[in-house]
This record gives sequence, structure tokens and C-alpha cells, in this order.
Amino acid sequence: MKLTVFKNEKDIDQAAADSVIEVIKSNPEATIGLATGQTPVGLYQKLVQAHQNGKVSFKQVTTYNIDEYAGLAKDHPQSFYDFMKTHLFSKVDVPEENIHIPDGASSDLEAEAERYEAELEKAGQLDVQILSIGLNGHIGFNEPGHTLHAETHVVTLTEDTREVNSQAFSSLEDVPKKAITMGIGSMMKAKKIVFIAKGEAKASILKQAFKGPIDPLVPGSLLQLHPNLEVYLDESAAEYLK
Ligand SMILES: N[C@@H]1[C@@H](O)[C@H](O)[C@@H](COP(=O)(O)O)O[C@@H]1O
Repeated sequence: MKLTVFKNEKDIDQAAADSVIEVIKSNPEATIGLATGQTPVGLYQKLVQAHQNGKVSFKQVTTYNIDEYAGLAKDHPQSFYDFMKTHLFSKVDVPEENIHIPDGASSDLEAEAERYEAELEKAGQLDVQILSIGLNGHIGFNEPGHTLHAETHVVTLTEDTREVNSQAFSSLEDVPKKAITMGIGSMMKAKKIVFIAKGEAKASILKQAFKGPIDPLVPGSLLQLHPNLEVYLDESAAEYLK
């Protein structure tokens, strides 16, 4: 694991974006796994800036989002598709047909999870996977539990996660109870993982994830097994890792 600690949030975003841009430069047809949440917003801004400055094109890039809420159609303002459209897709030249995200509005979620996993298998090893971590240690929506799934699956969100994520919704009741998420195995197949986390609220879970034992109760700890993991943190998030 290559850990880099930055003083300034903008520097984390730039360094993480540079790592993604490097992948696209060496392979314009790169496949990229994408994550949502507040953490990668700055990284997406830096990718947009690089695109606007003519430094990188997404024309031949293919993207695979790691998760989506169940019951929310793509055009729902709280869907992860809409989030990605706002922060990245509408601002770069990635073709719509190259964008992949589980369909949360599917009437058969289990079948949709299987379909998405088949797409991932067809794509093979993703060139880079962008990831962050939830306060309870979840990666994507792989929630803490005694067992973890390797492949894309339907998950029941924990009440903790629904509460944390309710900030984006008008009320807790509006937060979906289920989601479709790539499994830890699907994410771990990527050639490189660009992991970012910011802020003191994440410090304790990051210590458990990166210094503790590999434990399904801390899904992020599985990342320790990845051979090419880049971790970008600010000083407060890295408090117990220095
Ligand atoms: N499914 C996403 C995760 O992919 C993300 O890493 C996490 C942290 O979000 P934030 O970056 O806002 O702390 O929350 C969400 O639930």
C-alpha cells in the first residue's frame, strides 16, 4: 500500500486525479470504476479541469459505477447516476453508451445484479478503481457483516448508513432500504485502486481498515490485500496511521 498524506484537500484531489489521468494517458481506452459520496467530488472536479484544459479525453474511456440505490431511476435527483452526471459525466466527453451503472429502478434487482456482474466480467480487469470508505467501514455498499460477497449483489443498507446518507434526502424515510453494489471481489480485481479519505471523522475507521486485522466487520480492511493500492489522505484522516 502506498500511503500519501497531504496538508491540503486540493492537493489530495490533484494527486488522486493525476493518478487516474496517468492511467488514461497510457491507455485512452481505459476502464474506470467510479464511486460516489462527498469524498471524490474534488477528484472529479480535477478530472473535469484537466479535460477542459485539453489534458485528457474520456472519449474512449468506459466507466463502471460501484453502486446504486434500489428504487431510484437514473433521473431521480438522489440517484448515484444523477450524482455522477452532475459531477463528471455532463462535464467531460465520455460517451453515454460507455457509462455503466446498476439500474436501481429494475423490477428484478437480483437479475439486475447478475446482469451487472456479467458486464463487469466481460470488461475484465478494470484499469483503475476509485474508492472511499463509509464511516462504518463499508466499501461501495458492502456493509459490515459476518460474511462478504465477492460479486455484485443486492444489499440491505444498515440503519447507520441510511442515517449518514440521509443528508442528501429530504428525510430519513426517503432513503432507500436497499441498494445494488459491486462485491468486494469485483472491486479488488482492478489493476490499481485509488483510495481517498478526508477528515477526522474517518480517522478511526481508517486505522481499523489499514492497521487492523482483515475482518468482514470492517469491509475496507480487505483492501490491504490489494497489490496496487494507493491511499490519499489528509492529516486528520491519517491521524492514527502516521
Ligand atoms: N456508497 C457510498 C460509498 O461508496 C462512499 O464511499 C461512502 C462515503 O461517502 P462520503 O465520501 O460522503 O463520506 O458513502 C456511500 O454510501
